Amino acid sequence: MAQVVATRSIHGSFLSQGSGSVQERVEKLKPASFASKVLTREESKSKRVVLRRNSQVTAKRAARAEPEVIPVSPEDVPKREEQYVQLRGIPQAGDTSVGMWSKPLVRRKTKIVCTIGPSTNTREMIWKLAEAGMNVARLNMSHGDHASHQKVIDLVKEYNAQTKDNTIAIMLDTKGPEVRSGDLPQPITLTTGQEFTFTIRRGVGTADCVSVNYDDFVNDVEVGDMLLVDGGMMSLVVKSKTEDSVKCEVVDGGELKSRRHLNVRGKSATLPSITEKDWDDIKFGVDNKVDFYAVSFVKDAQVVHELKNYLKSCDADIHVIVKIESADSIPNLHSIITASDGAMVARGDLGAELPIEEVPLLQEEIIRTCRSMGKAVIVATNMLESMIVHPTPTRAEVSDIAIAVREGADAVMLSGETAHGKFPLKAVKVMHTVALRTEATISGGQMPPNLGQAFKNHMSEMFAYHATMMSNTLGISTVVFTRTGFMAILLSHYRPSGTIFAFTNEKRIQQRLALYQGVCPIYMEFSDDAEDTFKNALALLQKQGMVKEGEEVALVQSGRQPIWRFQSTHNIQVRKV
Ligand SMILES: Nc1ncnc2c1ncn2[C@@H]1O[C@H](COP(=O)(O)OP(=O)(O)OP(=O)(O)O)[C@@H](O)[C@H]1O
Ligand SMILES: CC(=O)C(=O)O
Repeated sequence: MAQVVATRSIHGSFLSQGSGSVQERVEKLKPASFASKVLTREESKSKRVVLRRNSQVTAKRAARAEPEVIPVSPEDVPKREEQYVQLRGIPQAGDTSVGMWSKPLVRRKTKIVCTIGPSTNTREMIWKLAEAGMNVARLNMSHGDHASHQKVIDLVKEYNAQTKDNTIAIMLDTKGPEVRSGDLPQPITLTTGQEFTFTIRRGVGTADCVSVNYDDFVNDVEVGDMLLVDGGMMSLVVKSKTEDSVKCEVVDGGELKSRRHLNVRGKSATLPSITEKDWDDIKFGVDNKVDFYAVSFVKDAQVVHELKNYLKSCDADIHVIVKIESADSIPNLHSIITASDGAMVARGDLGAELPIEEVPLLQEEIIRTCRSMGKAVIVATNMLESMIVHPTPTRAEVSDIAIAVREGADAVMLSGETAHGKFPLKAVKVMHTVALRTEATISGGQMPPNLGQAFKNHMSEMFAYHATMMSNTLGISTVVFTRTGFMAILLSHYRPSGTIFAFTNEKRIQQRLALYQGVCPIYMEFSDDAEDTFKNALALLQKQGMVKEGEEVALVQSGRQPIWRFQSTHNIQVRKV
């Protein structure tokens, strides 16, 4: 039997997602001294009236809507944040007396993945990244060794163990069949029109010839092919081949450093997606119980099945995110994503193997495909590239983050910005602020049209759909109890406008849920009695200031593994705290 238990009549108002006119927002963000600096006395007088009027409007709006946003200007962030916190009574970051809710990650729905590298692989930086809003720590196995990655894993685990609210997931990104140039004693300058040779002979590194790490390179490329170095920073056209070398002419020159990425425009290397090194790294991930694999250069679903079978044989519960970055993956997009737990739009290599103008279109398509199939999706690479060296982002980068958020990505990723950049913490803060600001403008319930329809015979899908409808209509949050994460993930895919508070008694599931849009994962021991557990959960939310007394929440009991219910009985309740 399926039932919807509604214990109140519907009179709640819709949550207002807007945040005032552009003029109102401009006025709100202006420094207080603005008028006196630029206006005459008379102008200033009349302007004050306008400002007062505007501030009344703003105050009314603030009471209704919750656009919890601070302006993006990294220098200003601490001061603005302080003012904002005072105004709205929000607990300050780093204030341990208020537990989990001190971190910005609760209010932001889109999650942030940070690549850990030389700039951030210390205890202090991992703690600071977490406090700034990191949800997932990414380890790039193309760099470093097991000892250095082990140190990072241990630090993240130490952070997570510190309080039950600390939840940073770990993602191990495989190197995959990358083709890279060899070591050079020092960088060499390539000039347009110059001849340059790549050879499969080992250990060559001169001014006009360098080794490549892939023996079939000579067979894979053809005369006329375009070779891209570092995703297109330099390019060369193939002029001729010998048994062991490829002779090229430089089209776009630059500085060639050691171990640079090589791509052939329009072609993927004929290497297996999971190499010997990758299997070794995957085993390292199993031993360390990482939460996700990001699998590089996946070309077909077969490789995902192979990895999943291996994980099953090791009894390892690790989710598989496929990186869409090779030309060969595009015709198989649907089957690859079906086989996986999610996808990453790996725009670096994708934009090298395919014409760069295809990247935004593919990004949109991959996000749409993932969302219609209920899979997680991450947008990666170059999101705040300029912040590797500069303290503020370009406007284009800010727009890029906003687009990924609007398109409905579960997460956005930082690579070099946090791995080896000069401003890793500012980069996370900018990403956080831009995501939060953008989310405030998205109206709830923008779900892919076929989601829910495709599964309409599945009771859990139906309940996720209707719980979302109910919580959006009432403008309330959703509370779900999950042992496997299944129901929380389902709810996330419907993108309700309120937060999904996902209570789980499994630390591992709490960490996995860190990747999913809109989910606030909370660890809690479940009691045998459902009512006791519900009461404890709501009391905890209230104690932490996430819900107020008298506020309502939609409490969902559905999913694959029933807790405190019969298999045949599903519930949505609306409860007053
Ligand atoms: N574990 C690490 N150890 C050392 N350096 C790292 C590590 N992880 C990342 N980096 C550095 O940060 C840069 C950006 O990280 P990212 O994950 O984007 O690497 P990538 O995609 O392999 O890029 P590249 O092609 O430049 O190597 C890397 O090029 C590398 O210089
Ligand atoms: C993330 C990554 O591997 C890429 O963008 O190519």
